[in-house]
Amino acid sequence: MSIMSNLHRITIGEIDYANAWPLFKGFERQVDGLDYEMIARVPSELNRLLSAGELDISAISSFSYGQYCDDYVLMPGLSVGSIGRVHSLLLFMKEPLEKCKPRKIAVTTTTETTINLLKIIMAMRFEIEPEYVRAEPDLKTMLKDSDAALLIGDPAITASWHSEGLHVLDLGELWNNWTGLGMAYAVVAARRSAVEKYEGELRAVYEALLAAKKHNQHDTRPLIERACATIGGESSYWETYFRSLQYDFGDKLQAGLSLYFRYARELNLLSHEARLTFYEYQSPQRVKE
Ligand SMILES: C=C(O[C@@H]1C=C(C(=O)O)C=C[C@H]1O)C(=O)O
Repeated sequence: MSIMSNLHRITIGEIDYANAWPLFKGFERQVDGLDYEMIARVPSELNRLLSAGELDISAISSFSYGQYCDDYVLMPGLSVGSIGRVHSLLLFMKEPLEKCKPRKIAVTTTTETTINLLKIIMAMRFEIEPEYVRAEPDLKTMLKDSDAALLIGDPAITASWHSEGLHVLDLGELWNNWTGLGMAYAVVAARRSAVEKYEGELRAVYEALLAAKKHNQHDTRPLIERACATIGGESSYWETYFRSLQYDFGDKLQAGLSLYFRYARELNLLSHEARLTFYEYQSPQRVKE
């Protein structure tokens, strides 16, 4: 019997920012004979599609995993995270925090993890509770009637190249200085129901993602060239960017994410406790035994 059901096209969600390229670029070269569709969107949209069952497996905001953890499993060894500076989760402030606490912060509509990370840091570390308003990711418009603006992904990077006169805080650095831990901002999660129904296909997707990541980590040059050509900036910038991001969901990232979920629960940002439950990978050989 074939391990592939061939009746269902597997739907995979890919984050439409450079930060996720090392997990997804070249995926197609790692799969053979799998019927799948790759859908690239901003994180908030992928969060919605996976929770609605319109995707089988996706990179999503780790906060969204916390919200739906009973329905999802985490794919081991896959993340977008950092231990310290992340470079693309940035709070742009008109005044430095030491001088003036922001009263109103405009937040990009694309985030779920980082807005809650910001709320946690503001409430628990700086003991302030500003008003948060959602806005399209455009720095100038966001700062028109807010004291600060939170951007993520490529728009945060390009805004950081033109941020003269603003005070910029890196959320990964703030979190690491405060907790000593790393953080996984995005995880790859599969719907439990999809793992049960399409066991062979999901295993093939997982193996291909691991292989694509390994290949991209080994040779970041094509990603750096692509970033320079499509987003702009210097190759040295992108080299540092891809080198400082953490794609392996290691212990420090898991510990950071667990603490983040605990704080999110304490502040009622999450309505329940969220645990990290991982997909149990079995190689095809072991399955046959
Ligand atoms: C590092 C990043 O991590 C991201 C932040 C996310 C969020 O805040 O919800 C979701 C996915 C990741 O793309 C980034 O966007 O720059």
